[in-house]
Amino acid sequence: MSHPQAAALERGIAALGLTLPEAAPAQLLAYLDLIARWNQVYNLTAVRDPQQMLTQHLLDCLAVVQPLRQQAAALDHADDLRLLDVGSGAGLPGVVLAIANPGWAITCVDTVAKKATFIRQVGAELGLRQLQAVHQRVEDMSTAPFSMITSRAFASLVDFVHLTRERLAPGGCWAAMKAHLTDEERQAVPADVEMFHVERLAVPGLDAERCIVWMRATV
Ligand SMILES: C[S@@+](CC[C@H](N)C(=O)[O-])C[C@H]1O[C@@H](n2cnc3c(N)ncnc32)[C@H](O)[C@@H]1O
Repeated sequence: MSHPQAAALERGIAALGLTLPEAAPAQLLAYLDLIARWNQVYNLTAVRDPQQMLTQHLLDCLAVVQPLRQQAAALDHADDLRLLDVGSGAGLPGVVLAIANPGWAITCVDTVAKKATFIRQVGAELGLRQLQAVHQRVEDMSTAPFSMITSRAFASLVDFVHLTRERLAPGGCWAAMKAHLTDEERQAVPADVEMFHVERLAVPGLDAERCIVWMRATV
């Protein structure tokens, strides 16, 4: 029997014009099921309705896949990007990016142990070999730097940049997933950080503003 969200996922992927690996739709649906199952015990996300979870989480994260691929190509890392997803929670967008781009080495970091444990479990069950989950404060990490650092619903832009600056490789960039950007938030970004693009996104089935705020260090 097919998964109850399979058709809606397929429509969403088509609406985004996304090309995904053959295994991706089944992996995304299995991920959805794992979130729902673990949510009963661990409270990973406040969104509980499966249809809402599909739109507000999976499609919302799938909407950034193509823009991130384009930027990875511009960084000359189309197929081998090292990406850090900060404050991943249940793995959003890190797990979705790992499913969409199996060649990318993706590290998800979160201060909450059960969230890192959940992401490790997802990686093991879905065979996502390039996905890692770290239970730590991002500012305490001491790993090799990353070419791209993402976040979704994590912090203000100024805090995002401040807390992760040491982890960004020279020439790399930040991608903050946001609903919208306020003037106050824009103005608080440090002078040595260039906000080089605010990319508007349309999420299938979601009547809400979404964007990626792209930034890079100028020194
Ligand atoms: C609002 S949740 C967003 C989760 C996920 N990105 C999403 O979009 O559903 C923010 C997450 O950031 C984590 N967090 C907060 N401060 C952090 C820090 N300094 N380093 C790493 N993770 C942090 C929290 O534990 C929480 O899971």
